[in-house]
Amino acid sequence: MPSLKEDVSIGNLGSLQTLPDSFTWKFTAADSALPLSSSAVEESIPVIDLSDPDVITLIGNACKTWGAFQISNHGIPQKLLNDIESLSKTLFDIPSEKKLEATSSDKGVSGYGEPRIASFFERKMWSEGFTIADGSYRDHFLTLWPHDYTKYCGIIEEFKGKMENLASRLLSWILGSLGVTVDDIEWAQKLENSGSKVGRGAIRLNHYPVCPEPERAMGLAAHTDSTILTILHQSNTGGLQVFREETGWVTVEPVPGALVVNIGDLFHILSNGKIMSVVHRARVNQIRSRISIAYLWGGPAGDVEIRPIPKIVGPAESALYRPITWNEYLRIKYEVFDKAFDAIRAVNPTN
Ligand SMILES: C=C1C[C@]23C[C@@]1(O)CC[C@H]2[C@@]12CCC[C@@](C)(C(=O)O1)[C@H]2[C@@H]3C(=O)O
Ligand SMILES: O=C(O)CCC(=O)C(=O)O
Ligand SMILES: [Fe+2]
Repeated sequence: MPSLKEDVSIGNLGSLQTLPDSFTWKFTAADSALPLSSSAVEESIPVIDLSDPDVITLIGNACKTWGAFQISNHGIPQKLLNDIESLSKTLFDIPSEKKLEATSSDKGVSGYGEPRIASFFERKMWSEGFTIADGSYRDHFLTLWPHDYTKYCGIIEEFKGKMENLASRLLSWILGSLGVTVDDIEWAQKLENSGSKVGRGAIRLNHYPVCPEPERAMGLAAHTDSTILTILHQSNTGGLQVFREETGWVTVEPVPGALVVNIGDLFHILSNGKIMSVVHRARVNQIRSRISIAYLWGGPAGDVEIRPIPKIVGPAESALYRPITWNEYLRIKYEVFDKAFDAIRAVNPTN
């Protein structure tokens, strides 16, 4: 009998009653970790109130221990989070054939489709998404919503502006915890002086439909983000897990109104390895579909090079990585994936 698996489209996973072969993952005991919403919540990333006078210390500890934390009192209006979540729901509710008309022409550029990391895994992930990496998302929105196009583009632009601002504030605090300031990074000063208008960020709308066999499926496979940092809004359904050597996989339970912050690869480079980028993934469930919205902040636009901050490297250490632009880093990451740090290690380390 011919296998049905090739006919499965990511656009209508939620309607499937069985898990197709191509979507089944093998989990080892260590891999499957702590089940969702059980003991996994006993130890998890901290929730940090950004108005806390000790914010720098709290953020610094969270970065060193987990590479991730949740934030409250972040200043992003709840209405904007609700609006972008309902925009995402509306988008993923569109019939599959129509969504496919908005497919990204090239991996990593704006449009509908699988996550960019998909090509590094043999098995398919139980999710669909829409990436907003440049202005071409507007053409796709026009295809999807000829009438509500302006309204939806407005939500995206407002979200982008506010998130970029928050990302900049977080950068200052994390740098503060490492004993440096934005004045120690030339491009970061420019970002601050310009009210953060020269930065570069992508948005990924993720949808994880209900799954007939969640224990054998993977929503989004383990990865680190290539970014400086990522700010994530998750709907009230959990699924995000972060990995910590000492603990294994740990679930990040949604806290109403809070956002999740993940340290990305470029921060690892900036900190000369003092802070790790956090390995994370998304699991799925049988009862409720889940939406998450990631703001992936790549720092400076253009050909600005990211390098280990000299003041962090100090006289006694060597810079572990060579200078690199975000575009170049993305190119390397999507050639060698989890070997990207090895590929950019400084040949003759200097300080
Ligand atoms: C700017 C980017 C970061 C990203 C790759 C991309 O070119 C656009 C999509 C981003 C995203 C979102 C989901 C998870 C992720 C690992 C992926 O597959 O696509 C990230 C990428 C990344 O951080 O490398
Ligand atoms: O859906 C999630 O919780 C994780 C999403 C994510 O890791 C990403 O978009 O980079
Ligand atoms: Fe991620």
